[in-house]
Amino acid sequence: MDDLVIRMDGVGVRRGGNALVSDVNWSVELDERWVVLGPNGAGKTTLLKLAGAELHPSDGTVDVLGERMGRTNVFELRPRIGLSSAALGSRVPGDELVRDVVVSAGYSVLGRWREEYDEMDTDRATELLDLLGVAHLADRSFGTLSEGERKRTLISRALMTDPELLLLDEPAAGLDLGGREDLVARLSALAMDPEAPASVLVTHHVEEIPPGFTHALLLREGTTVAQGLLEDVLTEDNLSKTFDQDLELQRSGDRYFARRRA
Ligand SMILES: Nc1ncnc2c1ncn2[C@@H]1O[C@H](COP(=O)(O)OP(=O)(O)OP(=O)(O)O)[C@@H](O)[C@H]1O
Repeated sequence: MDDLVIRMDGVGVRRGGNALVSDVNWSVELDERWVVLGPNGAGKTTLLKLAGAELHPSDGTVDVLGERMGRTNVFELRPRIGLSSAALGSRVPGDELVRDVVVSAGYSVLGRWREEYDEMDTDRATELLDLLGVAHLADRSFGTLSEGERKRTLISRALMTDPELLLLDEPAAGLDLGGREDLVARLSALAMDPEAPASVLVTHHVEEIPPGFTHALLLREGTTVAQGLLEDVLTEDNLSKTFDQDLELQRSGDRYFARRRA
């Protein structure tokens, strides 16, 4: 059981009589890279919040990095998890320097840009910004960045603490075609690095699945349509059920493309 990074058994989240997710049974192992795919409102972010120890289930059990939600101190657990999301981005003060957005992750703070940081941490932050292709922006303030540059900065931040679990919520949303392709390539390199943490990437689009991702969970209206190895799960039938449309799925090399059947 030691290799399980996430384990959810019979998990449900209810709010005001509505089920945001229900009866989710899901495990993520150390060397796996998962894509969570589904339409708007399917419950993807809810699932990611459960995995990120930001939300407790209403039903069932959630174990993250061997710790049972509800029985563990989430403040000790969260630094072991790297999270990048639009919600986190919106909490970064506009005048915080890009390098500090990254380096401050090691101190579990946001927006304390005058803090003195260790030189080793600053070097590490620069290295991660370089990995994501935005090292040249290290001295810019976060508020002046484009959407794509912000996304890359937040992913660098998510990696700063050498997390055991990396959670990426729609990392390519809002990027132009070139930006998306570049990010997919960088996330693919990360996915193929055996040293990289177990990862979960949430997206609406099969085009955004980075090569090297191994598994998929398809979610519709809070329930799992299919889950398992990417090539088994990503079929026209499953995708059509997930998005409630008759979809055509194409695979070109290690990338996927989908559109509505004419
Ligand atoms: N606090 C809440 N109270 C009631 N309903 C909620 C609450 N939070 C989320 N929801 C609803 O739960 C459903 C799932 O939300 P969630 O954000 O997990 O979906 P998602 O798959 O990430 O969607 P998107 O792709 O649009 O970001 C949505 O219908 C949303 O409106």
